[in-house]
Amino acid sequence: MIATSDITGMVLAGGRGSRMGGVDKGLQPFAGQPLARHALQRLAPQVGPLLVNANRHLETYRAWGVEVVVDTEADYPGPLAGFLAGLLHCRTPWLLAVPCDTPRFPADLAARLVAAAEAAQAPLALAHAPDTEPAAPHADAASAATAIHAPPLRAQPAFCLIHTSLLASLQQFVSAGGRKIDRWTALHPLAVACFDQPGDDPLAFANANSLQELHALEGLHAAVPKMENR
Ligand SMILES: Nc1nc2c(ncn2[C@@H]2O[C@H](COP(=O)(O)OP(=O)(O)OP(=O)(O)O)[C@@H](O)[C@H]2O)c(=O)[nH]1
Ligand SMILES: [Mg+2]
Repeated sequence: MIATSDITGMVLAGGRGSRMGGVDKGLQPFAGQPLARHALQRLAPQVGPLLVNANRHLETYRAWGVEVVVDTEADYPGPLAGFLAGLLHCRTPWLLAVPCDTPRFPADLAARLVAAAEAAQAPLALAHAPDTEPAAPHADAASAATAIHAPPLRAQPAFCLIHTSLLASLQQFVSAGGRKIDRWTALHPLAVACFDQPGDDPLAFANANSLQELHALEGLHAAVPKMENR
């Protein structure tokens, strides 16, 4: 039985943010606060200790009172480097990574990934969800949100529950030049939790890669603020 206190929650904010013009995405404002802080607050009730994975503006992140972990590999090798930084600093049996750019991720994300990992007796669990992109700014944001059709489920690999026993495997994979999350997760038993149940927020996995997407998502969020999952 995996307890909340067995899980360290980590917000991934270590990317290049190139589609956002190279800004530090975790510090971009969303609904009145920085994206990464928004994600931390969403994660906090679901886990025990918290971490932020960042590679820039470390003092700004530390000022939030959270431990900040930095990639060991230079030149932005991708989110797996963030997983590795988290596992190196994780003092609980499990690490739950979430990206900073998906501010409406489910309030029961950890519970459902844990249930999947326990059921499959797996050291890894990934979220699968409809791949919703925030629509372009819309005059009637509420109807834009509800007009989203059910797209096919897709792995959301940056949302990953990882047992810390996989540290050596990840270290080896990354130092051999591995960069793709799915290539690494394929090396281990992998559980999947699907977030397409009735009542699930269709915008839960909408992520903002450009400033236009961020503003569109912010508009939808203001119009449809309820983020219930069941
Ligand atoms: N630690 C770490 N995290 C990364 C790296 N690249 C991406 N991420 C994180 O992975 C998650 C998904 O990243 P993307 O949206 O694909 O990439 P991004 O760097 O934020 O933005 P782009 O440069 O526009 O692709 C985000 O939370 C990023 O912060 C990296 O090199 N190191
Ligand atoms: Mg993204």
